[in-house]
Amino acid sequence: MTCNANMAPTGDCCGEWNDKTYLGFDFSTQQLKAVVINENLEVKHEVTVHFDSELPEFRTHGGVQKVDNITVTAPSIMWVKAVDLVMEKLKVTGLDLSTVAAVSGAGQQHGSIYWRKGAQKILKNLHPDKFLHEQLQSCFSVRDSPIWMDGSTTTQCLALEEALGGAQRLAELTGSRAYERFTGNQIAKLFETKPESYKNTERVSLVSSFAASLFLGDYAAIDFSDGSGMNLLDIRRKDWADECLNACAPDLREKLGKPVPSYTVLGNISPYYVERYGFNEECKVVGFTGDNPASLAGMNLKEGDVVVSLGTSDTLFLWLKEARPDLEGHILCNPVEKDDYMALLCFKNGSLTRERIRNECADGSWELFSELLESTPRGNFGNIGMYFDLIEIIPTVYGDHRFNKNGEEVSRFSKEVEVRALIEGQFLAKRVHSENLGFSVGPGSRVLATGGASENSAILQVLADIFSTSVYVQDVSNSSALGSAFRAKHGFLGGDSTKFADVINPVTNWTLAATPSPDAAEIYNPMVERYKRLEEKVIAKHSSMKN
Ligand SMILES: Nc1ncnc2c1ncn2[C@@H]1O[C@H](COP(=O)(O)OP(=O)(O)O)[C@@H](O)[C@H]1O
Ligand SMILES: O=C(CO)[C@@H](O)[C@H](O)COP(=O)(O)O
Repeated sequence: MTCNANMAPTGDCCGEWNDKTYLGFDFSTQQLKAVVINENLEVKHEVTVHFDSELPEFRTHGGVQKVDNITVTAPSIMWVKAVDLVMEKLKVTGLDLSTVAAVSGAGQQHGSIYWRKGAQKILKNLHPDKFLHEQLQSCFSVRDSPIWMDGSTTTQCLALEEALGGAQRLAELTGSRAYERFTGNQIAKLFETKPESYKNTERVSLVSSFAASLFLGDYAAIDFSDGSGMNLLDIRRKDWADECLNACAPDLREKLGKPVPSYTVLGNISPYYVERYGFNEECKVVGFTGDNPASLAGMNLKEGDVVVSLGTSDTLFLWLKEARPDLEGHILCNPVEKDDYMALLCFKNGSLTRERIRNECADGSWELFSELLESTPRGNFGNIGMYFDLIEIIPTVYGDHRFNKNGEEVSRFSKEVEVRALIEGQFLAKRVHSENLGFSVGPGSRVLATGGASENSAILQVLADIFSTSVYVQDVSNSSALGSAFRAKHGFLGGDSTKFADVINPVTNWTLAATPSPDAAEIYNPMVERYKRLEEKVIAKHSSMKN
């Protein structure tokens, strides 16, 4: 009997799969992570490939190449080479890859990969005796993929909003007004500036669907959830919006392929992995999605919970039953329940900006950074800072801005004041903008923290104080790869007929990491109001510099 993804995995259909495992990937900005879980959703193996240090030939910093202040890319072939490495590392863990019943994954959102004409044929005929990167070298019509940090498409954004009758109309349709990093605007820029490369492209993938293609050995569909980060998908009809496609570039529907629900079984794993690594030929590839949607899947959320992800970017997101798009923030299709949605706010200057201040003030040590943070009082003597290494998304401002207790701009702070100003400033911004969007965090709701910086308890204390609520963390801070492994299992069990919550309900591994200090609300409520006024000052300064 052949194993069928829609069958309950009783063991009758797949006797050799008594100890099934599920493999989840996360192609995030700085690294490729893989997590393997067993049937009880316990993490059995975790491996990582760090782009800067393990693939130095690509000369990335933080996984990316900054071409200039607004143009940011990553080499497509670097991600392919990372798959070669991660597979070798998984073998070394001792994992029997024939136990993997399904694979799924996530990718940094919005980035675009351009497959050259003829690439599909190469993907379908991979030779198991060679590395992937040797075979896929020539498959890209654009060598360096524009990624989510890119802010170079303002012209295309304005044109798209105008074509659609305004920012609000575009947001109503696609879940977001036009954003520079959103893929439709990136594709429009490519078509306008490099028409030959666009013409030579037979398929455009997101990082997520590109990664899925590498496991499927064919072009993988874009899923509804990550597809909502393109300014191209009608988030209610769940199909490409022709008005948007036509405003961006010709023949785009064909180059994007048909979008699918995120839990779709795309097919069996490519024979390449069966022959080279010993996967079972019936191992399923379940649709890959964005890293934030995958994180949502990795965290057993309750109504009212807000996730704060502190990775390369900082994001806030929550589960929504209905879509009410606005001019700030994004509404994405939900990655696990087809009719639900999620709301997302993204801040570009997250961990890499924290690393810069750590290097400047704390000799590159997180320990010292945390000591400095804890050595200053809540409220930081009235000092407030805003630090934007790249043009921020909300608001679109740049540079370092420091204000003393009288609201006067100053050029420097002492080291400990600088560290607290950075962390308080980052979380004050999150509170201000999440409240603007109507996210309400209060008594009874929880903030769930994830991402690399969620390992830092001093940072989490400031988060608890500024939001006046308790902060929880999971055992695995890598919620995106974990969520991908959960999604692999959900897809394997039949995503349409099985509720995701029923699959992951056994997982309740949240630990209390910080509770708000008794005086937190008294200190931070007025500070939120001051932050708003100072942010307006910075916005005004930025616009006068542009004009
Ligand atoms: N103890 C710590 N304190 C603060 N930040 C940390 C700590 N440990 C790691 N990080 C940050 O975590 C970041 C990586 O987070 P991660 O969620 O893995 O990123 P991504 O998924 O975007 O690649 C690093 O850039 C680093 O700055
Ligand atoms: O642009 C966004 C979300 O809209 C970013 O959150 C990217 O998805 C990158 O994620 P990380 O690598 O920071 O997790």
